[in-house]
Amino acid sequence: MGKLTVETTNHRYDVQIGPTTYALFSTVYKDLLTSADRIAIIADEKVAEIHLSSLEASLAIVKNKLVIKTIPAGEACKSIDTYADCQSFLLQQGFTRQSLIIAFGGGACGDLVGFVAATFMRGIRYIHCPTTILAHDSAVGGKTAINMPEGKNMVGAFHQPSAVLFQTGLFSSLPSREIRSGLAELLKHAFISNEEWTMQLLVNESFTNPSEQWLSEELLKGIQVKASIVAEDEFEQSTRKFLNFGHTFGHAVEAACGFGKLSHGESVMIGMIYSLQLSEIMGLTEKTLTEQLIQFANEHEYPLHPIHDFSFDEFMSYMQKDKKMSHGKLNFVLLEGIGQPFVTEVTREQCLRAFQELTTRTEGMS
Ligand SMILES: NC(=O)c1ccc[n+]([C@@H]2O[C@H](COP(=O)([O-])OP(=O)(O)OC[C@H]3O[C@@H](n4cnc5c(N)ncnc54)[C@H](O)[C@@H]3O)[C@@H](O)[C@H]2O)c1
Ligand SMILES: O=C(O)C(=O)C[C@@H](O)[C@H](O)[C@H](O)COP(=O)(O)O
Ligand SMILES: [Zn+2]
Repeated sequence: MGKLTVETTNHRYDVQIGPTTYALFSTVYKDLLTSADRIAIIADEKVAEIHLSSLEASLAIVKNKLVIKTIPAGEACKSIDTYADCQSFLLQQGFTRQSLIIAFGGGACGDLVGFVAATFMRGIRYIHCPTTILAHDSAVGGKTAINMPEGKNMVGAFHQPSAVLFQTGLFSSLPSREIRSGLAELLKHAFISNEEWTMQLLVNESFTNPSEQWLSEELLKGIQVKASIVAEDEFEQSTRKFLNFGHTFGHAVEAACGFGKLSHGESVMIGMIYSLQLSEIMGLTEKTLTEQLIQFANEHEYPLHPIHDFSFDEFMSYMQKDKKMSHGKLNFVLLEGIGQPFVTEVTREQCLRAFQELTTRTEGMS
């Protein structure tokens, strides 16, 4: 069992990861649960179908004040409709400022539930019980959001959870596509922090078929990177922007394809390749590094066709709505080398050149 503490100016909570973490509800987290007047599990409907009974069983001590609400599976839940539906549910169930919510699902469910908790009666406590690999990123750090037709995560808030509990056995039902998607964010944490670790991941066979043990160890490393950045810059005024490596183009790809069509991690993989291409154009990183990530993505069946499915102008129209835009200028997280991220303005011409080079280099890749 692994544990890591996240500490910001006003918040401190633990991220627990292991095969039996839900047992901690009746010990370590007993006071948190019993101090709440009502508790809601808001669960991704697909996850609820497979795993709700194990979570409910571990909450037996608060059975009399527990209610369950299921929401659409995956990215579809990050909508204003599901947000409003959850708020109405909590109000109708008599929830108060002393109530507690448990988010049960992947990053999409976590982002939606976090935003519900951040805004219900101006903010109540919530716990993440994440069920995907990718959630080692999403469940830590307190970014919450829903999507708008205009773009990804456009409405949200910073609201830290009270606890994060990964029960690793739940990963066993994840489709391989979701495992791959989650590992893209792990690779992002490596790229922005540590060259040796990045190179290990790029050659590691575990990437294709990871064991529960390997995942726990690697996710803890990713969480460590995320937790230390969040501790330093909770509200993304400086270094937290590095966590957006691969996300400017990635979010544009995700939005252009239609939310939920391409997964977040798959989009971030394309976005990281694009950022390396930009770094290469600026003479910061070697051509071989971009090439290595393209080959890696292709071999591990990350889809690259979206690069060819839309025009540069279509991607550009989404990137121009990115939250990192500053005074009309596009900002990207690029690398001066692995482990050396920085934020910089990038011109339309540089973006276009990177796009053109990338379309050539990924020609024929699916
Ligand atoms: N807040 C943040 O800091 C942050 C960080 C990274 C990503 N995100 C957000 O996270 C979201 C992506 O999260 P995700 O990759 O976890 O995807 P997801 O939540 O959309 O889940 C992916 C799919 O897997 C299913 N699923 C989840 N757990 C399962 C399990 N154990 N077994 C079987 N099926 C399961 C879901 O029903 C869904 O169909 C995006 O919306 C992204 O923007 C947020
Ligand atoms: O925690 C952060 O900060 C991140 O940027 C993590 C990202 O992986 C995540 O996808 C995040 O939701 C993107 O944030 P956004 O502010 O660009 O919407
Ligand atoms: Zn992300």
